[in-house]
Amino acid sequence: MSQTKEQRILDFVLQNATCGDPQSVLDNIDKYCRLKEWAMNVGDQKGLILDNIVKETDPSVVLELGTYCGYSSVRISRLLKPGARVFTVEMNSDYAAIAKKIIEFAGLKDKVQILEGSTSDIIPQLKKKFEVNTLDLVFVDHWKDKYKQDTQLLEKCSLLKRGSVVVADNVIVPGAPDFLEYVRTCGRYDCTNFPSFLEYMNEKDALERAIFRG
Ligand SMILES: O=C(NCCO)c1cc(-c2ccc(F)cc2)cc(O)c1O
Ligand SMILES: [Mg+2]
Repeated sequence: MSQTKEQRILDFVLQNATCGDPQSVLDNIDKYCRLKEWAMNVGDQKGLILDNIVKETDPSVVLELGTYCGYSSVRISRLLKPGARVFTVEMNSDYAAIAKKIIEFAGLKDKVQILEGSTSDIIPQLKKKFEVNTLDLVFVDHWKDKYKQDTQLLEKCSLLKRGSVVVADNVIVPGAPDFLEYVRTCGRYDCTNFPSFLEYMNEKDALERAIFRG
């Protein structure tokens, strides 16, 4: 059966990265996707901005919406203190299977829990089924037309507390205009835009950080 791009990314990591070394996993995914096949990882440039936000936040409980191949799960979880956890939600089971292997190869399986399914179904289950109280950091990187509704769902489910940090990828390309308008005007977030570039390209993109006011 012909391979998918995501399987080729996994194979490149397994053959070239160092088992148990998250940075080498990130570096090899970036190398492959810059030189061979573009893929929708947050990438190294926006990734450095995300690193700084994670380091400043020092989160104990992280939710990621949109796992893809696990690049940002590895990126985030490699910076977490012992006992801190990442819950990452992926709708596409093929992507989830690749991500599981990449996260395990990086040595981070004990920090990351992949939840397969729709964010609309999973977010309301986080408190009771996954014993989450509130979220310290949310990385939003799934379908761009779900950013706003899922942010509002997080509020409705009382998963955000004062100081919870919501970071959204791709607010320029592909863009999430309704999300941006919402977090910047609803009065419940302190927003900061971090200009950067679309992964592996020269096109402008940005991250948006929206800190919940409570
Ligand atoms: O759809 C995306 N993510 C959710 C996947 O379930 C996504 C898309 C793109 C992108 C695609 C096509 C293009 F032409 C430009 C950008 C980039 C990203 O970083 C992304 O996260
Ligand atoms: Mg993205």
